[in-house]
Amino acid sequence: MAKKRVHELAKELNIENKDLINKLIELGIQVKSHMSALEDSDVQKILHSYRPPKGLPEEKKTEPVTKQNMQERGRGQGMEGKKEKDQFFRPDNSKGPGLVDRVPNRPPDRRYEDKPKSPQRPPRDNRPVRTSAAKDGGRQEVKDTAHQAAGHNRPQRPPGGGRPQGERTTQAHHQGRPEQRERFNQNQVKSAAGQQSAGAQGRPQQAERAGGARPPQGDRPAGPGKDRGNVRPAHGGRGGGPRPSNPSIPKPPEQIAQPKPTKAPDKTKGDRRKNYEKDGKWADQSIENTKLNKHRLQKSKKKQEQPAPPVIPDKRPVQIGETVTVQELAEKLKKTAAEVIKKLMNLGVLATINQEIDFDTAALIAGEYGVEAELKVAVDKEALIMTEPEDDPAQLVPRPPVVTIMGHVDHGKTSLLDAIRQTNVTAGEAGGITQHIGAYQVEHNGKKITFVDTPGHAAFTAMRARGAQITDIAILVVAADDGVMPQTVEAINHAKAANVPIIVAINKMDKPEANPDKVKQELTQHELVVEDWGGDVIAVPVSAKTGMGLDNLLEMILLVAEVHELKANPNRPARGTVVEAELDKGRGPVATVLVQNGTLHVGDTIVVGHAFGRVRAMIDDKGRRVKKAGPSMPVEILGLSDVPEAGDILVVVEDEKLAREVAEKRQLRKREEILKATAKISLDDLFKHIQEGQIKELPIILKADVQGSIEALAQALEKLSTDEVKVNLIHSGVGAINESDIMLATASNAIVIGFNVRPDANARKIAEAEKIDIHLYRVIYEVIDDVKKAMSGLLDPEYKEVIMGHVEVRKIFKASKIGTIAGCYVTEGKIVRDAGIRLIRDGIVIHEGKLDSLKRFKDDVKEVAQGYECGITIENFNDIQEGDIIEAYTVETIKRELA
Ligand SMILES: Nc1nc2c(ncn2[C@@H]2O[C@H](COP(=O)(O)OP(=O)(O)OP(=O)(O)O)[C@@H](O)[C@H]2O)c(=O)[nH]1
Repeated sequence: MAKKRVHELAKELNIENKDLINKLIELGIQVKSHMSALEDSDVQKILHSYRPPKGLPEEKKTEPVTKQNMQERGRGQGMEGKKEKDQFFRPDNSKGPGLVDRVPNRPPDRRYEDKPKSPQRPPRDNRPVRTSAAKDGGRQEVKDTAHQAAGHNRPQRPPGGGRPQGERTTQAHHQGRPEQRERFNQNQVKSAAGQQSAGAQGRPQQAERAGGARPPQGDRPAGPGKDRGNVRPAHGGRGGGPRPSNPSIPKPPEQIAQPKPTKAPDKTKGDRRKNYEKDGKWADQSIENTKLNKHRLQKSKKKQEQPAPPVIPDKRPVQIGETVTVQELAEKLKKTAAEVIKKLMNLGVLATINQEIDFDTAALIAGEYGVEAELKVAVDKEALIMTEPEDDPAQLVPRPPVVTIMGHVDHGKTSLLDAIRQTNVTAGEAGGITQHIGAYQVEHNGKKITFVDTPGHAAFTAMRARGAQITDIAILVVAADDGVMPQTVEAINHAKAANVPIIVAINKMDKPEANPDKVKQELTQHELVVEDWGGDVIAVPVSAKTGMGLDNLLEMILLVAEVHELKANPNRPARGTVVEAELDKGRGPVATVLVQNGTLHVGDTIVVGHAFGRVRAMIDDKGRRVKKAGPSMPVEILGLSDVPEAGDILVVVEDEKLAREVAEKRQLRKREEILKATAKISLDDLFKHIQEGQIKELPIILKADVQGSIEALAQALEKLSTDEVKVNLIHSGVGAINESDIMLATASNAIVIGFNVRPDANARKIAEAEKIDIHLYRVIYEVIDDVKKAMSGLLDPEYKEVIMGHVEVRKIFKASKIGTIAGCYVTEGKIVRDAGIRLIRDGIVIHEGKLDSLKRFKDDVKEVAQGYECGITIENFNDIQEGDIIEAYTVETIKRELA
């Protein structure tokens, strides 16, 4: 007889190959695969391990009992509907493994069927085991049991010993769950009843098979017993030992869920439950949930029972900064502010809740409460973001050199920059509109060079003074026809101080009077010895006019750059310097930034001086939108909160909150510095300040009725700048002078000029309190004249305007003979018949003139005081509207003070 192979035996035993192999290994029989042939003795061994040796009394009993059991089960599921039953008891179903898993809804009752029944257990009668858990099926079960006892036949399982897989699987899955155990017990009873007629059931081997002969199921482990991984291990395990009514079996879920005994049983719920139980999963979930609830309930009960733990004072030291407010300290010490204030009073310190106390005092108070105070050194976030991380040399790549052109006036700096820009636009860029953004890039022999567009050493040094050095190479332009001049020398000194290599461009070589040798000779006097003369300074003869020598100049720039090994790491957050910045009417603050290291991306969060924001858009020097800018690339950036200053350093930060924090801190510091440095200025004492050298700049805030006036005035005012004082228009806008204008004037010590506009009531009050000088005009030349005179010390006002009061127009009456009569109410001060008046609408002066009439009821009056109504007509003016404000003023003559 041919030897049996593993897979054949497995088939015979109706188990999986894998399971059989595992079993074989367990029994010490070595097999390689399911194709391995088995010795007869091994086959016997394995058969014995699965089935008891023939002849044992149980053997005979077992099979019929199982069958009987099946019938029992079938009956037990009477409530589940015929369809499901049929599915499970169809002959085909019994043949191969895996079917059960293809059955969508497993009847839960089957889960318990294979529970081994203790052979010792005395058969118990059909006791009424229905618990509340069995509300649904239980009744049926009892009925069915009786039914069966009465001799009803169920469809028989086909011969062959194959048992419906479902029961095995479900048993393996669900054994050990409370409900199931309960049901199991019921089944025990039922089986016991059945046993009387059909013999014993529940051999341990059945359980073994149930566990071992599990059908394959997706990716679940198929090994014996493993498939129970997701359920609580059944007691008795695979051995399936006898399990009589276990005292530790948890109560059925309904009993568990009894904490709400008062609630009447919910029929709907019961029904739903029935539905759930058609699906094993659902029923299980509900059980799990109930268990969870019970667990929670027990936990909370325990909690309630436990006495409250004694409060142990928190002796951990509290962290306190150099100063702390009383409120904060109280919070840290977990005390009320009043308690802390009391303690402070005991120490002789009178403090309010928001008052700051120093660390030492705070530590004393903390000590009073037995808490140690630790000084928390504030992290300097600004220093943190400004610290430049060191680059890994492996990450460094060559970057384009950044070049600044310097030289004496009219030696051709601008012409040279323009000539280079125009002649070195790469083919792809030709036709692109080049725009002056403060710096631009050209390409020469496939290599890029960045030129800073602001020629002259002043800008270079101003930037350097701010700690920003962007220039790698300085081009010193010396006109060949003029030679070294004073500013040439200055430029040399500036470049040397900055330790920047110099390339001399001897310009205007096209001119007949050009004398490069004279230039070279003069340079030697300033320690610049050109190569021709044995030195190391490169000198290139060029002509911005003809373009001669420009290529050579660019070549030399690249050569010097190469020698200096200019490198950067493009793979890190960007760091750059502002070359230029302005407030664009449509685009908001715009800054040209030269990226010096890393790569700047659209969307990056940045801090630039006292401004911060996210890069909304980037535009290159050709006017194209770009998404990123690498080292040495100049780009215009949009999206800043404010206009930064040239020389401000740009850093990319991770966190917008940090960016805002640092920028705001810088703003505050700047304001404080301004306030500290200068006393308030006004046009009246401007000259005095100028003479004393106290101010070098006249900040002006300009408000006007229309944009056109602002532009005209701004231009005119800026032209007034002298060498001593620069007129700086720090803010301008259309509309009334408001509180924020005054606040800005306070912060930056500016004078406020209103052209055809007036300050609103709030602004006036604050200006008075802050002693801010507001100058109101209706004629442009008067503005210019006053500022000019003030700057030159000629302004010595003899007259001063005094506001008498304000009147609000509340009603308009039209009289054909008189014109428009305004029914008014005096809101502030008084109105006097002879006063000068201004008609103000939305903060803008509509008319300035005199009153025609002032009446109280029908009587002409000289003046009307605050809180009274009056009728007003204005001389030669009828366009009065409700809501207009009439301002009454008088001009007082003031005595000149003798200097
Ligand atoms: N013939 C000739 N004239 C030149 C050349 N380069 C500049 N110029 C002229 O020199 C004058 C001054 O040139 P700019 O380019 O304005 O000189 P700059 O150094 O920028 O002058 P500032 O901006 O005032 O400092 C202009 O009239 C130019 O046309 C050149 O190579 N040849």
